[in-house]
Amino acid sequence: MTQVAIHKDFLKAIYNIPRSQQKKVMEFTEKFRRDPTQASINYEPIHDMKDSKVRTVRIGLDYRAIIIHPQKGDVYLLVWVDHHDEAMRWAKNKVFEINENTGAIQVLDIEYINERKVKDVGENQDNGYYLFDKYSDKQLKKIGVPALLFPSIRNLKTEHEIDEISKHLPEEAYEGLLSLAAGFSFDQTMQELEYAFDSHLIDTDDFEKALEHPDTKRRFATLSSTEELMDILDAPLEKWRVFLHPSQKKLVTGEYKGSTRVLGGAGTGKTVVAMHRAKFLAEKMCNNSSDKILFLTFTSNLAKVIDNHLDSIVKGETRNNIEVTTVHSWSKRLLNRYRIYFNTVNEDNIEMAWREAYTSEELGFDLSFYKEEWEEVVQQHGINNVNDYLRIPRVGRGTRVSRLQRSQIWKVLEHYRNYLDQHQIKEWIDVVRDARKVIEQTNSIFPYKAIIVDEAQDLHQEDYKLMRMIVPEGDNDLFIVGDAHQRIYKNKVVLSHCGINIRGIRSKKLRINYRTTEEIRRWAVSILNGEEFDDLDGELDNQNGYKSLLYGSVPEVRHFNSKEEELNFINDFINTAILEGVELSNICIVTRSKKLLQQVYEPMLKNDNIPFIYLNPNENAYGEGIRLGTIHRVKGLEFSHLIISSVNDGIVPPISILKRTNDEISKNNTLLREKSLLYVAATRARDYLLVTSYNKQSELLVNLKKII
Ligand SMILES: Nc1ncnc2c1ncn2[C@@H]1O[C@H](COP(=O)(O)OP(=O)(O)OP(=O)(O)O)[C@@H](O)[C@H]1O
Repeated sequence: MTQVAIHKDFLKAIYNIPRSQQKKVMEFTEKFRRDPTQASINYEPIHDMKDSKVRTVRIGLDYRAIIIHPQKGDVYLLVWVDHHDEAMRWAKNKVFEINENTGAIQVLDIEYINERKVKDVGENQDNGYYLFDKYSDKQLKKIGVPALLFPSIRNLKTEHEIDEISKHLPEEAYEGLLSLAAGFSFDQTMQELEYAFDSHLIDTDDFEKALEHPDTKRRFATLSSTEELMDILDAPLEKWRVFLHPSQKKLVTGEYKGSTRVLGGAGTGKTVVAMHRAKFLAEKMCNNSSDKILFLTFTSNLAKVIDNHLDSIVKGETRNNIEVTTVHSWSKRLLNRYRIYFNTVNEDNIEMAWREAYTSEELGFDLSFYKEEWEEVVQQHGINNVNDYLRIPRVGRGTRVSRLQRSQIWKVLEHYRNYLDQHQIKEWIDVVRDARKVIEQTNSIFPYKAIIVDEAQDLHQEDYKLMRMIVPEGDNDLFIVGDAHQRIYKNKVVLSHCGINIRGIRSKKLRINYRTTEEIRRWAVSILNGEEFDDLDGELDNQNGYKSLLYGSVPEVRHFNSKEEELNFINDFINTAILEGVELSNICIVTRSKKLLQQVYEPMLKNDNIPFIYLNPNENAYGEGIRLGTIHRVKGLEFSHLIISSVNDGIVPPISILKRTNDEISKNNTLLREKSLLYVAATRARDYLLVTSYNKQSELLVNLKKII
């Protein structure tokens, strides 16, 4: 059967040609996809090509598509399109080969390889230490380095030099080399690369088979339907929709006995994997329209974003099999279905409740003490009577209290609870708890075949206990992705305490950052230096081995003497970006509080006639305008240009929050959360990150300067 595939660079090439010409290229692509052997497609072999498999096809008068058609099998690969001369130049020195050690199709630039060979003669005089001296040719070949590239590789001395030649390396070879350079052993590196191929069985002429290889699939998409092609062509830059990394693909299509947890730093494609997994499970497990895969996340704006993205990767009936929501909305809906109606807490009603309750205070503790006691002891353990409160170990609390004091503290807490009950107000944690009670009482059975959880670090253990009830233990039951480094709410979970057993399964981690440049990633990670983070199951996680594949400018951290100077600088930054053609929706100003946006940055934009749009919790932001959002709001999103502004002392962390507590443990936890907030904010930037402050700089930035 004829096999047609397109290379991901072909999408880049389409995007680079003028819009007026794109239609013709797309029409050609569809014709080619339907039947590359049809008589109206005229393949012209060209002379002077390094690879005899290269053919070209005219598109209109000016454009040429580059196609690879190997002798054996019935395979056609569409790899590039450009103006006639440029297309020829591009193709002239490329070879398209099946790697004899891995079996993947690789694209090599012979011009570069020859250039290196000439240079190497001189460079090799130096007998200094080379990065890969201790690895044999055989080992390098096994990680996918083509033998032709050895002269380049053998001369590398630093990680930075690997980065410099990265665009000439097949992705798997690049990642393998980085892994070895980072100190991972050869075996660990092979494991990371997920290789399980027997080189004896590799036929370097069998392109049909090679198209099935996971590393081939990083760069070639096999096209089986017009819809599939149109989807790809519709959004050529959204490569994640088609070209998954083998480690991502393996997680998406894995068969797991029980629950799975996937960790990974910011931008490593956790949400992408979770969405593809939802699609995979819906296709596999849902037999009719009522069967569902439940996709849960923490905030409603993220649920909206995911809902939208899913529309672009899952079509037809299968899309209806995936329900995306938050644990809170799901629980509220369930209770409402049982005619249990209530208000949920908001800033106003909760303050009122606490003020009322605090009137019974007798011990001289401030209100923040009670609020924390409530959250971290009472709600954390689901305590609803004084006896349990007297007995519970107050782990994580820094202020010691006697038994007698406890019974007096309880009066305030009970008062608070009574106020909520009388006014039919529920905290979200109680909404979730009540949902569990209803399920227990009614023995409800749900249509959910599996649950996918994104932003898992921010969900409460009550949320997980609820999930355990919705989907009983079984194969592929829960697929949980998260990263404790990005925990910005107070919740902390140990999955095994919630009946979710992921132990014994090899840790699953995503390490390649697709979003930010390496420079931004490093800066962001340095914010968290010296802190410890958990793996959502009671053990420690780390950021070892993470890497961005993109490079760019170093984040700009600017401190100003006054607010006016800061505003002027930001204004210039935005106007320069606009002049460079950056879309307004790709620029975002982030602050610690919404008030700051409204009072400082909104007037600045109005003054300069720059349109802006606030990122809201309950809707996706559409339309022309710079985005304005708090750090909490930009979680899960990304922008090419990001400005984190007013990173001042007293604002990050907010003085009101620091003052709120006298408890040392609480203070440290608050500081940690603030660091994570800054980390989350910084990792939303794809290309440019500007961090500004005025008057006095936040201690988080001051400390950072010492670290880098
Ligand atoms: N295989 C891939 N190829 C190309 N781009 C990818 C791939 N996987 C993910 N991306 C892109 O990387 C970016 C980050 O992906 P995603 O949001 O899934 O990461 P994440 O780990 O959930 O991030 P965070 O935890 O920071 O919110 C997105 O722009 C996504 O489209």
